[in-house]
Amino acid sequence: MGGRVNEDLIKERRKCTFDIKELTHIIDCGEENTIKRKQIDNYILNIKELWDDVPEEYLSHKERYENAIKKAFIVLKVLRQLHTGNIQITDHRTPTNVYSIQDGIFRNVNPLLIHIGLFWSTIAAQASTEQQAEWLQPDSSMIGTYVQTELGHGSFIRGIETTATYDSTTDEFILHTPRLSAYKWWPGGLGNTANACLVMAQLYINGTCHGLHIFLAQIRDFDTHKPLPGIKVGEIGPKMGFNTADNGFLGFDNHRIPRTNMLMKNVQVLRDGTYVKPKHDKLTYGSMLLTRVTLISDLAYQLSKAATIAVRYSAVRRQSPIKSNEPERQILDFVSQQHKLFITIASSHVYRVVGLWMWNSHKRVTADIHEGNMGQLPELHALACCLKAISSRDASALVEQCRLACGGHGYMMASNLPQIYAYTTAAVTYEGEYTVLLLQTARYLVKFWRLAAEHKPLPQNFAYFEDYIKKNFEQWRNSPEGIIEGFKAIVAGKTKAAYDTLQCNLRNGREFEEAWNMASVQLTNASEYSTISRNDIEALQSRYEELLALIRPNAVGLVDAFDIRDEVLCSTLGAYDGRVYERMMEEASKSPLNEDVVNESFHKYIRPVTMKNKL
Ligand SMILES: CCCCCCCCCC/C=C\CCCC(=O)SCCNC(=O)CCNC(=O)[C@H](O)C(C)(C)COP(=O)(O)OP(=O)(O)OC[C@H]1O[C@@H](n2cnc3c(N)ncnc32)[C@H](O)[C@@H]1OP(=O)(O)O
Ligand SMILES: Cc1cc2nc3c(=O)[nH]c(=O)nc-3n(C[C@H](O)[C@H](O)[C@H](O)COP(=O)(O)OP(=O)(O)OC[C@H]3O[C@@H](n4cnc5c(N)ncnc54)[C@H](O)[C@@H]3O)c2cc1C
Repeated sequence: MGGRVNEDLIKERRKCTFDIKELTHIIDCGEENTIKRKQIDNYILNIKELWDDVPEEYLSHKERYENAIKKAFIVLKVLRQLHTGNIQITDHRTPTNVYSIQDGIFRNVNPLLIHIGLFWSTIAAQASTEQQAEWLQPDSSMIGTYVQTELGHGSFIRGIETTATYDSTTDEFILHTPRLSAYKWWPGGLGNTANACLVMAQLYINGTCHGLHIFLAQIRDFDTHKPLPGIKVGEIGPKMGFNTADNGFLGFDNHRIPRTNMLMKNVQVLRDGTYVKPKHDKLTYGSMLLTRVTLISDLAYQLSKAATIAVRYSAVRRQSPIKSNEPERQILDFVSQQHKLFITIASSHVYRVVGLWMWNSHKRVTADIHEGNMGQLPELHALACCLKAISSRDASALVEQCRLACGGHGYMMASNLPQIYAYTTAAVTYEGEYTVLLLQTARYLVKFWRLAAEHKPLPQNFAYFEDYIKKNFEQWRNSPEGIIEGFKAIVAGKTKAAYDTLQCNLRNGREFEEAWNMASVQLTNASEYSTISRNDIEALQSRYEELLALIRPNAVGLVDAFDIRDEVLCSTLGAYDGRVYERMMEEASKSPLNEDVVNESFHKYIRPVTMKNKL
């Protein structure tokens, strides 16, 4: 759409007091990354076949999938070309890599998301060198997915019922779905797209269960794409979002795979059935750990999209004067509106920085694990659980806040805010449900509180538990250091309260698991523990309002610095030029209900009633 940039946005950009490009480079972790990102953006966004004539909301469930799969294979080809050209596209130093460009192309989810994001990365991390040499071929026929969750079990994966039984006579595993609740249910791309998958199943050798292991299974013929004998596979139906992801179900009827299809980097089953244990029980859960880490950056990016849309719209939208004799004001001038939006910008930066830090920590801990040192794994797991849970919950709440901040127009699909919300809120559940993950972190904290309570030595990271017990916390100070101290006090107080409840339940004769369940609200909820006083809260509130006023002239600059192209934002409300009403009218004209001046239903259903009444 051509035309002038909205006058209010022009003024906002003139008001900005910092160098927008400099912030973009910081977000991208360096100017060279910005340049590389823009090259990839240009390359992909110039592929004409990736653009829709009809907005995807008007397509049927089947058409949506077919449209998405067409694009997915164009993108896959490009990814392979870029890889061949040695362009590193999976570098998570920045969330704004090729994956985020896909948000614009699909306006939904790439059906190959799990193939690219989880299938290959799990093979790379958990298959032996020989297996990797065989499976990780650039021209592989395999289109895979990650198949873990079942109809009956998602959170409690030890309860998974699919079995893999070793048959030493044929040197094979037999994959089997013993009952309805054991059907695999949810994996992305499983419904129609994948011809292979990584399956999480209980390993049985000579009648002994060795717990969960991962197996590579072909499920469809590479040539005809028909399900192999003994495989029942299909799609699970429409969802709140993720509708182009063809999430699927899968059942095995004594399906045989070679022994060498178990992922054997960390654990092995030998030809004679000997089981060689892994160095750490939970290395099999490694893909979940990695995805939780990458999700933090992805959620930061979703927040930056929502903030860009809502801030630009709020600069363009004028409604009601503040003083009665004044013209109507930009809604961005209302302090309550600033409160809704600026917190979203800030949260995006927070999770971007934390996501990057976690990504680097993951790299470091993985390198240690390769050397046989598992020492840092529990802390990384506890942090990943907590941060994935909190970032997804915050992101979905803030995206929804941005949608509401756009009033009625935010309710339009063409604003793209409903789609961003549907995408973001799914992350609260998948890859470890919110409460379940918080309880994993609580388990870690309680362990160290027990040491503190028993006056045993604590690692440096937990020294503040001891400070709390000795009442060494300083009075609240309104400064970054003071805020960190305040958070330490909250964590220590909260952990102590939960621990005390746990102990009390145990003293009353409860078994540990039951006592844990009874304390679980305290284990997950924030508590009132703080060194902060009522006066401090008032001081903080007025400081906060001062800061909102300080940010106000830079609000549009701050979201421009996210540097998200219109083709990725896909929003009538958030485009760079701010021509909101023109875009809304243009989008409305695409509605199939506007194709005929009089819809045929009038003659069929309306006229017979209305005209009959007239007679
Ligand atoms: C290249 C990248 C591209 C980017 C791609 C991004 C893609 C993002 C979009 C993807 C979209 C959708 C993907 C969705 C995929 C899925 O959802 S896959 C399915 C995910 N499922 C889950 O997450 C299940 C959650 N449940 C669990 O993880 C476990 O059941 C749970 C950890 C809750 C419990 O496990 P148990 O075996 O029962 O363990 P416990 O007895 O509770 O004790 C656990 C001890 O083990 C430690 N632990 C647990 N997990 C880990 C781990 N992952 N790593 C290390 N350690 C672990 C735990 O701390 C306990 O230790 P302790 O005994 O206290 O010392
Ligand atoms: C969009 C989407 C994509 C997905 N993609 C995949 C995929 O590619 N591959 C795959 O294998 N799976 C996938 N999943 C499945 C996903 O990983 C699971 O849905 C998720 O792990 C949650 O498990 P659940 O559905 O069993 O929830 P449940 O565990 O049944 O949760 C229901 C409620 O019970 C509570 N609860 C459960 N256990 C406890 C406990 N111990 N203590 C306290 N409360 C508890 C939860 O907090 C929640 O409130 C996907 C899911 C979605 C929504």
